[in-house]
Amino acid sequence: MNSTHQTGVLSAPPSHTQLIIEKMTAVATASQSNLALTTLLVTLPLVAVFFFVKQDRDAKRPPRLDETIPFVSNLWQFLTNKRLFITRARTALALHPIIRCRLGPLDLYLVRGGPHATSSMFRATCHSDPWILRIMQSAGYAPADLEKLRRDDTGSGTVPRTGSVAAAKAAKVALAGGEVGGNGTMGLDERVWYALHRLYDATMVGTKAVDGFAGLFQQFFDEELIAASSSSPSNGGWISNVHIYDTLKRTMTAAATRTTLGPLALDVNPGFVDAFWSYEKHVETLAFGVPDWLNRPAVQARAKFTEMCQRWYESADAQFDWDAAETDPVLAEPDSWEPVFGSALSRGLAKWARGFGFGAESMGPVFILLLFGLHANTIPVCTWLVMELIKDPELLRAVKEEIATAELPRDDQDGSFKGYDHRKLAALPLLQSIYTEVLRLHVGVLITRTCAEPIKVAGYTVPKGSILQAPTEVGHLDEAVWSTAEHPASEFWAYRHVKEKRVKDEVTGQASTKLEFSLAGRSASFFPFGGGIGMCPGRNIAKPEVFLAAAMVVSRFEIEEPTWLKPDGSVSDRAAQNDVNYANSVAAAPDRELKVRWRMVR
Ligand code: HEM
Repeated sequence: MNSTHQTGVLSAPPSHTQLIIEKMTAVATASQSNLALTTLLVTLPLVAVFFFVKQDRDAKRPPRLDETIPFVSNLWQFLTNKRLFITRARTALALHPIIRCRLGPLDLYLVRGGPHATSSMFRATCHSDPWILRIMQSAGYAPADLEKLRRDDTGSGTVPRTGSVAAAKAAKVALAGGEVGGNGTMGLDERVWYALHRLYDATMVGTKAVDGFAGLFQQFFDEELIAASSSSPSNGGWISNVHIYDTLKRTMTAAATRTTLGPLALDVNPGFVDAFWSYEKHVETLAFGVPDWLNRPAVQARAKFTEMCQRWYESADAQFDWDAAETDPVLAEPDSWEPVFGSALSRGLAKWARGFGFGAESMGPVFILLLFGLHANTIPVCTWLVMELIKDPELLRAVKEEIATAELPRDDQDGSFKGYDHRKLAALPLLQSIYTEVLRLHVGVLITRTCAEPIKVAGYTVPKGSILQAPTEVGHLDEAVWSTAEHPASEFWAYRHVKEKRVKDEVTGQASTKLEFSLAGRSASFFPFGGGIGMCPGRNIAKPEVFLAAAMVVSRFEIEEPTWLKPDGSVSDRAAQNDVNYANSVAAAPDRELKVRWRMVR
């Protein structure tokens, strides 16, 4: 099947039915022998069309994305040429804020970003539990444990979702004149989604947790960088053939893993970093439910990495004092860290799984998913940021100047480098603007929600149980929102999200200009981390990780001779673009490697 045949965008139902009527009329008139049959053949579809169109108009349903072969074409294109599918969806959504789309057995609503998505999809009644469950299943959670998650329909919020089992129980109790607590009658010990969400909130989103993560990551990343750049002094400290993406994959994966799981995971598993990236390539096909026998390399990569996480979990479990853990204040001390399980997040996740009675075979899958969330987006995003800086010496100079203002005081004795204040780094306007540009251009994902109640989107009523998807690309590449006279939305423009502000020195009274970061009026079209209660819980640790790693690379190294390489290692005459294999897989990997020579200067 040629997927490029699908040039049509929106199908107007009457033209489809007209086509059917024309075909049937032609067949009937050809025989001419039976007027009654002809009448029947013509009128029956007309009656059907009348009801179909009427029903459509009554329900005020959005138009449908065209499909050459119903149930097949869209799905085929999605699987074989996702780039083209998303482009068609974007074109259609430029015309209409919401469209219906059949993707194989799924009947979806695609929603344009901007206020339409944020005001409807990101409300508490829309959730992503079925999609998270699917990912958990594809990671290898045991069926009995998946069932525990499936049974709990109360959601992640403090108050159980309307219409859920707990809400129904609470209504029954209230009817019988009983007392109903704030959480309904379903005990907190049964609310597995809520417990996970609380853990994420405390150990990833909160300020204390972010500070703890940033401090340790910086320390471990520094050690990794030093190890990666040790060189013989005879060549003046220069190291040739440094591959930026590959180096960041190795150093950041090791540092963020040590920060989160502690050192044991890497100590007991030689080849851990390579095994992670082999698995990462396949997560999407695994989640899509491609049968194992058709997806052997993916299944093998998952098995290898799961085995490593399982091995680490078993040794951590054997060394850890679980009795003491009974009083372990994971939520109250989200920045606590110890060398066996590592962070409060990792300990808390182990406690969550044990507390809900998860089997031993689910422990590897629990942690492979945590590591996927931790590394799969942050590292490509940091790579794009560093690549943009190396590509443009003028921009690099401006960013280095900015970064210098966030450097911690040097060592009193020997003047050695002590790192960065991650909060100051995170507030730098130009660096924030570049980060936003990188997320806007390189993060593509279909944010998916199931609505537990009927909701209104752009004037249409979307029935209960419907699936809604908002492709980030539609909002992120919207010319009307992002373009300037010189810089279309499709282009990287480092200064797109800063404006110059005139300021006056309070002491001298001297006027000058300074940059200020702003997304004002455009934030609804920018949602690389999703939104609402299902929003990425790692967003607050992703930022210091990316900023610290990028700052340390560009300010501590002198970097020369950038050369782009194709995947086969030969020289490329163009810079990296998004790897099409990662279309819609959150952060895209670069399809070209950047080779440089560098030496550590401080
Ligand atoms: C630049 C980096 C990152 C990007 C662009 C990103 C993006 C996303 C997106 C788009 C979602 C789905 C949100 C939704 O449906 O509304 C998500 C979910 C998630 N992310 Fe991130 N993420 C990043 C970093 C991280 C980090 C560092 C972690 C840390 C472990 C993490 C952990 C998670 C988890 C656990 C979920 C699922 C949440 C749930 O159960 O509902 N992410 N992320």
